[in-house]
Order: sequence, then structure tokens, then C-alpha cells
Amino acid sequence: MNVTLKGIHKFYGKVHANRGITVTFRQGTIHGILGENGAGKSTLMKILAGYVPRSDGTILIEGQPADYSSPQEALKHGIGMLYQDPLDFPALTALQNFTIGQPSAPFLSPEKKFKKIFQELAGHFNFSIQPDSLLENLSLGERQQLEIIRLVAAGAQLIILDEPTTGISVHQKEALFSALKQLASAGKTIVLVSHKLEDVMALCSEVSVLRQGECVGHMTAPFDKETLLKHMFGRVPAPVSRCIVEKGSSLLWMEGVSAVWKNIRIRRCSFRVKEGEIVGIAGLEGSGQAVLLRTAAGLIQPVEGNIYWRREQITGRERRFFKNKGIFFVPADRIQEGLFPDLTLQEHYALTFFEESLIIPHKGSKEVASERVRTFSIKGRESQRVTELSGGNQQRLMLSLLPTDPQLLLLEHPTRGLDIESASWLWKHLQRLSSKGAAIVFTSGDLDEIFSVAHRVVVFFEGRIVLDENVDHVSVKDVQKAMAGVFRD
Ligand SMILES: Nc1ncnc2c1ncn2[C@@H]1O[C@H](COP(=O)(O)OP(=O)(O)OP(=O)(O)O)[C@@H](O)[C@H]1O
Repeated sequence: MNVTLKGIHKFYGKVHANRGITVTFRQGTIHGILGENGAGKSTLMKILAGYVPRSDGTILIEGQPADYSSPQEALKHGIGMLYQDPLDFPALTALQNFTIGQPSAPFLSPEKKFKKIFQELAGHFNFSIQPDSLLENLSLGERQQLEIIRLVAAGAQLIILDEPTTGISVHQKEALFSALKQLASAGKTIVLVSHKLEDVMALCSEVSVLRQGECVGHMTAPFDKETLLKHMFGRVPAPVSRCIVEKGSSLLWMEGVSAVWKNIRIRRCSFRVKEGEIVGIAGLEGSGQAVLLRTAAGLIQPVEGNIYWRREQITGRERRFFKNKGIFFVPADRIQEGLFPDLTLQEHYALTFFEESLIIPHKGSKEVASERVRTFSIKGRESQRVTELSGGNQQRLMLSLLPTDPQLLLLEHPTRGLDIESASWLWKHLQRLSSKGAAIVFTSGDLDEIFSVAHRVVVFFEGRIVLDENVDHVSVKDVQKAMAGVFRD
């Protein structure tokens, strides 16, 4: 299906998010949309998907104007979208979510029929999802897989993916890429919004770059990374490099810890982090990284083993105790776990930095809010609700809620959704905290990120720590092997 967006404008109140954008998506191609945080990419895609109305402009399908005003109607026109945070129903099973919105399929209609289609499609794309799993137990990557097969089964001819590779495992990314290539060669049109130039360069045959709501360039493959960066930012952002920090004394020590969260178990894990250290955690999604971070944050209790903080035994203490020690956690899933979607930025700062009470303590929060919004370059006003921020700016908000003097930061995919320049800004910020003695432990699906900023790399495989080394003593290949369960002597 060939689709053209012509002269698209979008105003959110005074914000002019799309300023007359024209772009054509051709049948059988994968078309990349690039741009810095807040450039207007998601807005344009949501307009195409019928999720938000445009203020002006035309959508042409095979040259004919198409009018639709909801995602359901867009899907009837063959256009489906997979969102950064999939819009699914956590309390239902994967199969129940799959059946929702299928043509001629009332909810919970002949289960067998849909189970068969589900299994065939999942098998066709080599996806790991199971129909009877509860959605709330699925990883982000698995929820994406579910959404892709749901859209394909519902007859989508053009599929939009907004930042699909952040927060998913290397293995899931490979499965996703192969599925997208299969879909394009079967004649579907794929539109990929991404901050990862490597992904765009590996997959796309055409690219359009947005900046401040305008389309500033169209390019065709082969792409040159520097030219893409210059189009996105006006210059090539400087890469981050590892900082050298004098390692201090031991902060957190987990000794033989076993714990379970969302059906994922860690078994007898021993892990130590010192003042000023930056530790990157790698592993296939669901291998235990998420459990380790939440256990270290006091959000879940170990079923065996002990946790020490500066030699004090703190096993079994409640989260507040960990918080008072200066231990903070940032989850990957900002909407479900990290933020309150319907609260404003100012309300988030009020809840974070002021006296805990039954009502939101507004007093004084306005000053904190404007200072944080400025420092973290959040594109948004203090009075805006979280849902009104772009994905990258939601990520900045979550990070701006951390205190200025933490002792230990536990971060799940901290650069998720950030553009290259913002990611490098964030790492410089975290490195400043580490130079003041804070320890940073983070998960990442991007081994290049781990190798460029971490001092140590820890690898999880099936709930166990199978590698824990100084990054200078291992190669990317060693880490990849460990992630796949191939251990060194
Ligand atoms: N529902 C909304 N209400 C008000 N303003 C909004 C809303 N959604 C987006 N915006 C604003 O529109 C602008 C463009 O946002 P958009 O989400 O399209 O950017 P983006 O390029 O997708 O960014 P990112 O890379 O961070 O996801 C931003 O200034 C954002 O704050």
C-alpha cells in the first residue's frame, strides 16, 4: 500500500508539533523516521494511525484521500501502529489481547480458531510468546511481538513501529528485524521511528528526518551516519567516553540472593558494587537483570541470601529504608511503573521532593519543577500532564525525579527513547554523580553502550550471574557468548 501524508499540521494548544509535513511511504519498503526528542515524530505517526486528529493536511492512500478518525477506522483502511508502550490490557492473557479488535471476532469468540492463528503467526515470525501467558508477565519485547501478530491478523498493510528496539533483548531484536524484512518483502509497508541510527541503516531503504515539527530531509540508502546526524542535530554530537573514577569502599553487597518477580527467578546471586563504580548489566530479556535491580532497591524481598549496605545487614527491610540510604530505582516501563500518566510534571515533583501526605503537597513545588525542567531540558511545561510529553521527555522527567545526591542508582534501560545527543548528555550527568561517589548500576540491551560507559560488566543467564568482569578484561564477543549460555573456562 502506498500512503502519502501531505501538508500535515498539528497544534496541541499553542504547541505546533507538525508544521506542514509531506512524506510518502511506498509499498514493500521500510521507511525510517528520524529526529531529536520532541521533533514531532510520534505525533505524525499517531495522525497516520488515526490516534490523534490532524489540524490540517491530507492523507492519501493509493493517491485517494482517506478520512478516518480512530485507530479502529485506520485499521479498516489497513493502517496499524505499534506504540512505544504497547496499548494492551495487562489483566488479560496474550490470546485475549490478540482477539481484541479482530474483524468479525467478538471478544472471547471461538478461542480455538484464534489460538491457531496466533500460534501460526508467532511460529512464522519465530516469536517466543505463548497464547495463555498473562500479559502482565510478558516482557516489553514479548508485548511488541504480540502486537505485531495482532496487527497482521487484523489485516494491516502499513505497520508503524515507534521506537521498537529500546528495552528489548538482542535476541528479540533479531526476531523483530527478520519479521519486518519478511513483512516488507511480502508487500507490506513498514514505517520505523527510531533514535538508533544503526537500526535504521540496517533496515530502511528510505529515511525522512524531522526537526522542530518540520521535515528537513529525505534520503535513500545507502546512508552515511554523519550526514544523518547532521540532518538531525545540525552537527555531529560528541560521543561519551568512560570516566576514570577512584573506586571507593563497598556500598551494596548481595550474598547468595535468590528472588522472584513476575515469574523470573534469580538464583544464589552474589553481587557487589563500590562507590563511584558504573556497572552495566547484560543478558537476554527475562534472564534476571530486572529482578536483581528491584531486589537491590528493596522493592522485592529475597527468598534466600543476604543484602548488606556498607556492611550493615539490611535484608528484609522495607523500601523506605532503602530510600533513606540513598538507593533509587528507575524502571524501563515509564507509563506502567515509572510515572503517573495523568498527573502533571509539577505534581510529580511535589510528590517526590516534599513531605509525604495524603494530599499532593503543592507548596514550593513550582520552583523545583521549573528548575528541574530547565536543568534536564524537558520540552514541556510544569502544568502539562505526562501523557502530553514526548517519549524522550517522559524519560527525562523520570530521571529528573532522582535526588541530586544519590548513593546508588539502579537504572533499567536509562537511555530508552532518548536521542543520541540526550543520551550522551545523560551519561555525562551520571558520570558527574559517579565522580562524587555514587554507584550506578544499569541494564542495557546495547553492548556498545555498556562498553563505552561502564567500568564493569555483569551478565545474567537463566537467573544466574555467569560473568562479572572489568570491561577491559573481556570482549563484546565474550559477553555475547555468556548471554547465550556459553561460558568461558
Ligand atoms: N497530547 C499532547 N498534548 C500536548 N502536547 C503534546 C502532546 N503530545 C505531544 N505533544 C508535544 O508535541 C511535541 C512533539 O512531540 P512528539 O511526541 O511528536 O515528539 P517525538 O519526536 O516523537 O519525540 P520523542 O523522540 O521524545 O518521542 C512535543 O513538544 C510534545 O510535548
